[in-house]
Amino acid sequence: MSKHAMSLLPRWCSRVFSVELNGAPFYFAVKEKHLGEDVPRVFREVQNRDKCYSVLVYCSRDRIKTAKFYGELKDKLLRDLPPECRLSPMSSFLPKVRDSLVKGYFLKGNSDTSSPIERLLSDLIQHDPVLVCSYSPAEDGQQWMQHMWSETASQVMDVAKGYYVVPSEAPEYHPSTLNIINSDVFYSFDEAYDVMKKCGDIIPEAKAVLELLPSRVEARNKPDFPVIVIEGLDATGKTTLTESLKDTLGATLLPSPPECLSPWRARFDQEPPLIRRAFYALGNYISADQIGLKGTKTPVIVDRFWHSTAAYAIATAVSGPVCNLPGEGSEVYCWPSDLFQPSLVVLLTLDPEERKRRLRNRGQGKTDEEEELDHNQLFRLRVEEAYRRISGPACVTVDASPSADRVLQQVLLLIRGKCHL
Ligand SMILES: Nc1ncnc2c1ncn2[C@@H]1O[C@H](COP(=O)(O)OP(=O)(O)OP(=O)(O)O)[C@@H](O)[C@H]1O
Ligand SMILES: Nc1ccn([C@@H]2O[C@H](COP(=O)(O)O)[C@@H](O)[C@H]2O)c(=O)n1
Repeated sequence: MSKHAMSLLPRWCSRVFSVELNGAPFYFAVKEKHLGEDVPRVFREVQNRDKCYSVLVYCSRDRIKTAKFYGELKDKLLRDLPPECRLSPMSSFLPKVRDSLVKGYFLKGNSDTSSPIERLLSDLIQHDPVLVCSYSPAEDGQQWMQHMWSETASQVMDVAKGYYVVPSEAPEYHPSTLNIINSDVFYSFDEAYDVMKKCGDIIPEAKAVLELLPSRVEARNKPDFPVIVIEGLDATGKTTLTESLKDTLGATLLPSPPECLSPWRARFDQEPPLIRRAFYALGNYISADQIGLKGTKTPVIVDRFWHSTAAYAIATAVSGPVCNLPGEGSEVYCWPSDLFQPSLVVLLTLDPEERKRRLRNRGQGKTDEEEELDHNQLFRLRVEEAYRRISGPACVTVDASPSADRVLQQVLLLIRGKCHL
């Protein structure tokens, strides 16, 4: 039996498995004995000739390697599996146990495609840190069973007699929330720095990023002038407003991520969330350093800051409706204790149709995430809700649908009220 499987098996029957079909998760568990439970929904619709498999990526101590491998595995499966084979995201976790999530894929093929699928999976299990299971009807022809594969076998080999699959309750929050802290969102400079440092061997650009980081984490000066952050989805009017605020207040305008990171941004945007989010998190500490410098001379306006880093990361890690997000007040929405806190954070909100109209009029190319915001209503709602739930400081929402000048006046009122400018 695989050494990875060995270490998971003692708690295998406490684990919940989640398969995401068309964006909706279906949960099941495994049991040694069957007590008349229903067949889980994922297997209820499986036809007689269909064959199902799961590949879970075992989390090694090297988080960077695991994160990179998970992304590469999807590319490999999509490239090498027969086109008829359906691939869905899958995960397994221990309910309410932080960092217990392991991610992978659920494969559905049929008897014609089973040989190439099984060849590929046999090869994977021998060379990569994966745990492979296949699923087949039990002897009674009604229940379904899960069989864990052996690492050494060139053919499918069951572990003991297999496990029955049974329905499991949906967890309170999306299982990805178990692993958000310090994997998708970093709550200290050191945690993000650690990821970037470990990337140095495999991503040469990581070394260049490390060289740009401030030597001291705390902003070098405490700004004498107010620092105002403007947040919002793309095309809500942040650039337009921040430029006007700069002129009206005689302020310094700082973009985020900071300009010095621009040469590396596209490179890190291709990386898996662990690395990509560490890059943006570190950008905020560079911005904080610049805020400390400029804020002794003028007010400072910042175009995006920590709210953007955390809200997009949380909304991407979790799928489905807003109720899947970690609950309001959860520690995932807390501000990092070592990051500078601005005087005011304004969140611009806009009706989705008007936002699309502005995007069309602007006519620039869109990033993958902007495409996602456009097409995926639920993703947009999750980002907006995550923005609202972040605290320390919380953001003040401003409706960005009036004219640019009216939005400016509204925000100036807020600034004068809060920052005595
Ligand atoms: N209040 C407004 N009324 C109408 N149009 C606006 C308003 N504010 C901005 N716009 C227009 O909407 C488009 C998007 O605005 P802008 O570039 O300022 O948004 P943004 O939030 O900075 O976008 P991104 O995050 O993608 O850079 C631009 O064409 C801009 O001229
Ligand atoms: N402080 C920041 C700023 C930005 N991001 C990420 O960048 C994307 C949006 O930026 P645009 O330049 O396209 O407006 C989005 O993925 C944010 O997550 C960030 O993480 N932190």
